[in-house]
Amino acid sequence: MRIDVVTIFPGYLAPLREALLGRAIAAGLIDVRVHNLRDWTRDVHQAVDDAPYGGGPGMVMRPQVWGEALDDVLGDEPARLIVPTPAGVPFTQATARRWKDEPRLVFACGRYEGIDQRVVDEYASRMPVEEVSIGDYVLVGGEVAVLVMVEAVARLLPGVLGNPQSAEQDSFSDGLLEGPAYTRPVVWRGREVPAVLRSGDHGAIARWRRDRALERTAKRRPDLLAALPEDALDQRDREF
Ligand SMILES: COc1cccc(Cn2ccc3ccc(-c4cc(N)[nH]n4)cc32)c1
Repeated sequence: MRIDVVTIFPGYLAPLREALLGRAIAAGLIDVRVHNLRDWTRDVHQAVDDAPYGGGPGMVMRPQVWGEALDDVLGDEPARLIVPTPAGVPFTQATARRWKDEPRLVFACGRYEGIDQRVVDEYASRMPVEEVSIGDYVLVGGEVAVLVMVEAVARLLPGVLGNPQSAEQDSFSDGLLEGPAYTRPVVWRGREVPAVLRSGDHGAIARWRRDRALERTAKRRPDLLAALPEDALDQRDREF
């Protein structure tokens, strides 16, 4: 997969080069290219923003610079353009699973109050464009959202995670939240690991883990429980 990121703060994307993701990039599993939007400005001030038509607080990013940059970065290679915004469709694990098979993702990181809408309209006329939110809170720009989405997608790519089973069995894969996890020592500050996890009874362990996941989901995310398909819960599950 090739990933391009266009931003006025390239340094914000440096964490992609660290740790697991950094190793996957170094191994050529992912080709990540970060571009500075200001490289496509033509004025001495390298202006990328202007006052909003219709008034209102803050500034909006100008369409011309974005058009020059995206035309250049996109070239003739087909891609999916992703624009982070608080006003976007929620990014979920299902989104990450859908994007993991894409040959190329291009992320447009806005700042200020966002990017002139005509940029999205222009590229949506010739390619898939998704305006996406990573949560119901407002960031200062799209870069952190891109870090989140790139990590969520990259970990699903073959060879990126040491243990591919983690991606298949992680939270949300069965629609439930992950239950509690434990490791050594057996007792820590007087708190003991649940005995069932040390019993060697894999059936009992699987049931215990599902019960804890159901309990946690019912308590913290009843919306996920309500969204499960009819046949996802058996009679025993419904006790939570
Ligand atoms: C566009 O409307 C905006 C209104 C007020 C502030 C901002 C700031 N801002 C600029 C670009 C940008 C990109 C993404 C996000 C963002 C995404 C999520 N989930 N939260 N915040 C925020 C961004 C934008």
